[in-house]
Amino acid sequence: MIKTNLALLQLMEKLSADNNTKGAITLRNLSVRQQLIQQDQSLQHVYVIRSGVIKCFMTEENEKDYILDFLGEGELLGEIEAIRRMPASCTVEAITPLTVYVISNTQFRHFLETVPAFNAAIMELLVNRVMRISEKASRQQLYTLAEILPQLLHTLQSQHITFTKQDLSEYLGISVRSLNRMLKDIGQTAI
Ligand SMILES: Nc1ncnc2c1ncn2[C@@H]1O[C@@H]2COP(=O)(O)O[C@H]2[C@H]1O
Repeated sequence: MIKTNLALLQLMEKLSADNNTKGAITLRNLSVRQQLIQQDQSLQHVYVIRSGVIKCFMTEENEKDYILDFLGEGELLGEIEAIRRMPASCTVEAITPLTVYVISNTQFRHFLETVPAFNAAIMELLVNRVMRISEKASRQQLYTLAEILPQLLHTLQSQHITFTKQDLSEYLGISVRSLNRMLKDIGQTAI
């Protein structure tokens, strides 16, 4: 359930240790529930998660939040502005203590143009992200929530991270009340 990208993580470790590139990369720490990016904000930096987990969510006009994904080590954040020059598509919030590598948009574009391994890692990450979004959409169309929920709970148990019922219901696009009812139906009241 939590997506990671160890290839990009290793590359960032290498770039931040290399004398030629380390000056262009800084680190930032965030605490639980602190927001790294706010939806519609204009961003000057791109981030790669060094450690910790975030949730990214969209707030719709009816003020409901929909969680797009949970992302961990090596995942890229904030690239939309750097690549498409558009404001942030969603909000990114830490759900565990978080450390991110910080790169300016200009430097991010420079790495894309001059470091082939960086370019390849970003391309692969973005392709994987499209596939993951498609898989989630297809799962939600083809299976009932009653079928999806036990699988999700099983995955959660192996993550060693506490997800709130609010997070889980926003990931599934249902109310906490509906989630509680479904948990009761499958004989599970806590997560
Ligand atoms: N569906 C998604 N899956 C994973 N990450 C996403 C998704 N949508 C947005 N993001 C990330 O959240 C970030 C919010 O700021 P940006 O739109 O600049 O860039 C976005 C991506 O890095």
